[in-house]
Amino acid sequence: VLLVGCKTDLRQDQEVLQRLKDGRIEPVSRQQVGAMARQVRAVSYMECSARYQDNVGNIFVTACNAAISAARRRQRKAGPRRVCAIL
Ligand SMILES: Nc1nc2c(ncn2[C@@H]2O[C@H](COP(=O)(O)OP(=O)(O)OP(=O)(O)O)[C@@H](O)[C@H]2O)c(=O)[nH]1
Repeated sequence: VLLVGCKTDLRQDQEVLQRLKDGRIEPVSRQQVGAMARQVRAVSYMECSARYQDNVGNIFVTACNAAISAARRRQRKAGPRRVCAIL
């Protein structure tokens, strides 16, 4: 699992921040994110803003690397593959 926080541009959006404040809500904190990441056993937590194309590419690269590493670990656990040898 790769935990991704979206719409990070809204952290700086005064209108949104005011609306949250009015509702006595705060943006998700690093601490909350850390707890959630541990709970879902995420390999990492990353944030992005699709609107501003901020960090989106990195997230795809990290997700692909994590998937490849997991597949390799599974393969190693399963042991060497039995294949036919053509003599
Ligand atoms: N501020 C901000 N708004 C975003 C961002 N990404 C998406 N939105 C807005 O969020 C709304 C939903 O965006 P979508 O791309 O339709 O989200 P989705 O969940 O993929 O929706 P579906 O395609 O219907 O599954 C739209 O109003 C977007 O403009 C972002 O990074 N920042």
